[in-house]
Amino acid sequence: MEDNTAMELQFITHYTGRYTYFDSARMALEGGCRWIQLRMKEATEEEVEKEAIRVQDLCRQYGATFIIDDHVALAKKLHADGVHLGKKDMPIAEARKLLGKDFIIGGTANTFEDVQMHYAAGADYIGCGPFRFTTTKKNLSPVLGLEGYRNIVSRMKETGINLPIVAIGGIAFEDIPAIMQTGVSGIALSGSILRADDPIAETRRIINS
Ligand SMILES: Cc1ncc(COP(=O)(O)OP(=O)(O)O)c(N)n1
Ligand SMILES: Cc1ncsc1CCOP(=O)(O)O
Ligand SMILES: [Mg+2]
Repeated sequence: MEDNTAMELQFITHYTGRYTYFDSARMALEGGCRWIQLRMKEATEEEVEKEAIRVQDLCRQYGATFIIDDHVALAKKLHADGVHLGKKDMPIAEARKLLGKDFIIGGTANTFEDVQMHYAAGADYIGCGPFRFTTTKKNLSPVLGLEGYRNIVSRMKETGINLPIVAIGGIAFEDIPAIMQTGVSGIALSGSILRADDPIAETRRIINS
């Protein structure tokens, strides 16, 4: 991955009664976010594919990176920029074999050992969390807080693991400076943007902070 600025804010879609997945991605893009992850947990494969085609086209118009959560075969079929995989998803090494080196593969970590494992398997970045409790994801891993990120970042330095770490989970605008101070590379947000009165303005506020 060459452009680390694109990584600083990732917007993750989430079902709300208020906006479609497409509209939520559009608002984040309009607010200046250049990294969208399409995450549709309760949807069928067909629904994900239909929405992915539209969101991918929109991301292309904005020059944004387009990542699909969980669905490796779909990412390959649509030539998405990449895929994000957690512990219950396809193993990263297997996804790398299927996708080759040109796709971005992100992996979820809650501990330094998770980071080590994803690094060895060939991940391009780590989604590390949760920072605090969130209702956006079920079966959350233990909350990391600032100390958790400091610890993981320092152990990565000690062991020479150089991978972008993206903090995720329950993060609000006010948390961002302190989280970035821990040495992580970026932030992934869903709820704080989707719950804002004006998601475009909220994205812009975050991008300009
Ligand atoms: C950037 C980022 N980090 C973590 C996750 C969580 O992925 P996963 O553990 O597979 O859980 P689901 O998102 O599939 O519920 C993510 N999606 N993005
Ligand atoms: C996908 C995911 N993985 C860990 S927390 C989370 C959801 C983050 O969403 P929010 O910003 O709404 O807490
Ligand atoms: Mg997953």
